[in-house]
Amino acid sequence: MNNMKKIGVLTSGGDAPGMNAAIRAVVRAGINQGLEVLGIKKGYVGLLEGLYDEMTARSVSDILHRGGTILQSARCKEFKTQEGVQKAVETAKEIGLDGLVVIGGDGSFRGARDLSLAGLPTVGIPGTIDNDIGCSDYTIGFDTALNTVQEAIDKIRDTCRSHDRCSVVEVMGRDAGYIAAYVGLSCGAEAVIVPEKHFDFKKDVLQSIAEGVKRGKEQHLIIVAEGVTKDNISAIDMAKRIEEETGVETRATILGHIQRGGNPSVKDRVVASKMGYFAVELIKEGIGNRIVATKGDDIVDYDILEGLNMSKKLDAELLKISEILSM
Ligand SMILES: Nc1ncnc2c1ncn2[C@@H]1O[C@H](COP(=O)(O)OP(=O)(O)OP(=O)(O)O)[C@@H](O)[C@H]1O
Ligand SMILES: O=P(O)(O)OC[C@H]1O[C@](O)(CO)[C@@H](O)[C@@H]1O
Ligand SMILES: [Mg+2]
Repeated sequence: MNNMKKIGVLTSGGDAPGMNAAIRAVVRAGINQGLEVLGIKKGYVGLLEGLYDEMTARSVSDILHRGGTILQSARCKEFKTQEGVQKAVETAKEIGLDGLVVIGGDGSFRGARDLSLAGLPTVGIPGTIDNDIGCSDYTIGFDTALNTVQEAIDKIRDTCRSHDRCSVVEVMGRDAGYIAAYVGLSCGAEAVIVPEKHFDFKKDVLQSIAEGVKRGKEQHLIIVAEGVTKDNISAIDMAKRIEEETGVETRATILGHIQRGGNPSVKDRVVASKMGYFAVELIKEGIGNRIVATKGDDIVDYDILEGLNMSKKLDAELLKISEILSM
């Protein structure tokens, strides 16, 4: 018989808009099922150190629309060790947790799998602006980040146009080009450089700009995903090379953490609320070691290991259409 009485919820890894909506959903759906819910603070750090708040329906009032995470988040090295996981399971026992919901990215899910294997049933909810969870079409925070990036690039375009310049804009995505590919199309970029696709700087950027100039193009936008710049040429060096080799005055902008903040979009609030509710449906039955995910518009779930081994492809059409339309 399932004796689930008390569950915890935590946010881990980089924060993402919509995490608060997911926390609210877990807390209220849990209370609705007669469960006690603890809000574990600062991700796995809080689980190691026993930092938590007892949550009530009121402790998640007025957070649905706010960015960041009221529980705070962390990247916790100690938890990655076997001793760390053991210590976390012991703390969970001490504070009486029967199950846990972890809202975070792939790293956080590896931790969730370790906890499940060590005896604490744990369910993961994908929350990351990178949209880089292979088993889920969508991750909480992606849509809001896209809108933030788009708004910033629209502003960069205004000044670009006034000065007949080229802009190189670096967007987030540790190893993934989803943000770059989507805003590349929505902002009319001339070149979109992502880690998933080989690029030839000379042909795809320099030559494209030079040919554009010949066709009368006066402003240029190059979008590059962070995942490319860390192993290759930086956005700043790209800008220098473009200016030197094409003669077009060029500036680089690294958008940085502005992309992680802000009020979540409708999509992020709705997906987060559905996923939080769904996670409680699993954990209340004592079902752990699962990742909640989206498949099209449906909410589904996978075994964590199976989910982590799944992969999804960046839609190559996005890049192709961007290139054709940027003439
Ligand atoms: N292989 C692993 N095994 C156990 N725990 C892990 C592992 N990888 C990461 N973690 C734990 O999860 C935390 C968050 O992981 P990570 O920093 O990779 O972020 P994430 O969850 O992938 O989110 P994002 O990439 O969006 O920032 C780590 O600080 C660590 O405590
Ligand atoms: O805020 P931090 O720890 O520097 O992490 C930045 C990383 O986190 C992400 O924003 C994902 O959460 C990545 O896009 C980026 O590479
Ligand atoms: Mg990650």
